[in-house]
Amino acid sequence: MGIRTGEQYIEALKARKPEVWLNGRLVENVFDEPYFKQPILEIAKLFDLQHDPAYQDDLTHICEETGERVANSFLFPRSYEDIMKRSKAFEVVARQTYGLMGRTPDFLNSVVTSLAQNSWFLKKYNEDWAKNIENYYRHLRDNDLFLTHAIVNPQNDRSKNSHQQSDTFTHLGVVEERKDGIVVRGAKMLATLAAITDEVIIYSFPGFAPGDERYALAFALPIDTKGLKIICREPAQDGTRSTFDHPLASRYEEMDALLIFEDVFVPWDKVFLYNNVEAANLLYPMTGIAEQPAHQSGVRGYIKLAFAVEVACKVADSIGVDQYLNVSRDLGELVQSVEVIRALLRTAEREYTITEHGEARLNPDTLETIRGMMPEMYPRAIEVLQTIGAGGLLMMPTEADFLNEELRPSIDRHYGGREGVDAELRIKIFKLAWDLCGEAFGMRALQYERYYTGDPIRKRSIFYNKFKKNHSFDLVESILSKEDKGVKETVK
Ligand SMILES: Cc1cc2nc3c(=O)[nH]c(=O)nc-3n(C[C@H](O)[C@H](O)[C@H](O)COP(=O)(O)OP(=O)(O)OC[C@H]3O[C@@H](n4cnc5c(N)ncnc54)[C@H](O)[C@@H]3O)c2cc1C
Ligand SMILES: O=C(O)Cc1ccc(O)c(O)c1
Repeated sequence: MGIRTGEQYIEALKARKPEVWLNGRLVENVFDEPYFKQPILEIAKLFDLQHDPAYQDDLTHICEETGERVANSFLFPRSYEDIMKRSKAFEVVARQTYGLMGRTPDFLNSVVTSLAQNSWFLKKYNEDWAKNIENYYRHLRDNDLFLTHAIVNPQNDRSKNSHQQSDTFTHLGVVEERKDGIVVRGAKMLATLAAITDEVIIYSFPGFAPGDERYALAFALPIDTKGLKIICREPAQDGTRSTFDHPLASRYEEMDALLIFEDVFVPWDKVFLYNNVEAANLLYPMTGIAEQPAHQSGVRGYIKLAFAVEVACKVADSIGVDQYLNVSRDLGELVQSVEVIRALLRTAEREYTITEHGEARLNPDTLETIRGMMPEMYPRAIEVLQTIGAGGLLMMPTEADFLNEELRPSIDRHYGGREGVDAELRIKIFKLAWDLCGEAFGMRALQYERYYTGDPIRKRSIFYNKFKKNHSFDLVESILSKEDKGVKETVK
């Protein structure tokens, strides 16, 4: 089939009945649910974009294997040209949602593509796992499906491993092995957009210890599989808030959810890894499963940061405060942070290497630097936005006030900005800013930047330890090895 349209995506959603819990009730039909409607339409637009002549070449290519048109996120990167085709596609998608939707279909397309391209790794342990991921990749690519993923064990007791938790199935593990597959039980977090996807893939960050065998697994299933409970967090919008009042929250809310598997059957052909602590711990370092999706995340994060910085500049300009040194200094810092991320991205792409299996892989250290810097740069942009908008962020009228004829002359008189910025423009800019830096929507978007790729604290520490192990410290060694001349002799 190849690329789907938005309508085909929506028809598939309507045909399914996943067990989605929201605000204490079971959702009857996700498409008709006001909380999900607009986000579904935003995702549908992304599918439609693949058919738009203005974007088709940037987003898709003809698949060598099937002759059908498929998304560029399914392209096996084998050269710099492939890397840049993927990069362009990630950027087109990110711009549609201003980088605010992190888990658009291209993210998990990249995860499955990296696993399939590196199926040699799974093959070392089990030929079937390799065959299964290759077939799953084709299934995803050729039907243009939309996935969610849950790869972290819920916190429960972080001081203990999975097999030491109070209940054997607090964390997701295998409860029964059958001739035709496995039965899984337990919970996994944090599946962004789960309610409105087609399928779910489960795998894990490394960290398994001996005894954790039943938890060391990877598999995929349709999202409406019997026994899979999706419990959504409290929504940041209810589907009734206007785009005037909440230009971002009303459109780009990405619902997160805990997944609970209550004795869910997984057929063997959907199992990619099972009962193997070593393979589960090596999945990240040995396959491109960190780097390929991190390319998508890097491009998307760059657009999101650039957007937040533009909003900060507009807020400052609209009330004439960017003439003050403190404000222009802070804005200069933000603009430079966007430049840093852009430069890192271009460097990571340019400094690719070809693995012995033919994958063109971005410079992992540069990618990891983006992942290390964004949890500081993005919150800093939000902090500057809060500081520059100050009290003005909290005095904006609602759309209803704005449309009230009796009130309107007072609004027009008192809500304007510097010369040339009328009340409507000023209010719109400040509402945009508040969605990003004050609303629950914006705080979730900030928390996403901190945690979407794992715990930034431990990731930095791992980065340093790897640096220490592989770095020769030539500069310091060189000065230390110079001959000492004694305190009284002049250094030449
Ligand atoms: C908005 C959002 C969306 C997300 N979407 C997804 C998704 O779609 N799919 C998905 O799978 N995941 C998703 N994630 C989850 C993400 O992968 C995790 O939040 C991330 O891996 C961090 O894990 P944690 O939240 O369990 O924090 P924890 O690991 O529990 O950390 C909590 C705190 O304790 C400290 N800590 C914990 N353990 C240790 C330790 N061993 N040593 C030192 N310090 C420790 C940490 O530094 C941190 O300060 C999302 C997260 C967010 C915030
Ligand atoms: O590490 C990254 O930057 C990208 C990333 C995030 C979450 C994942 O599940 C994953 O496989 C890769």
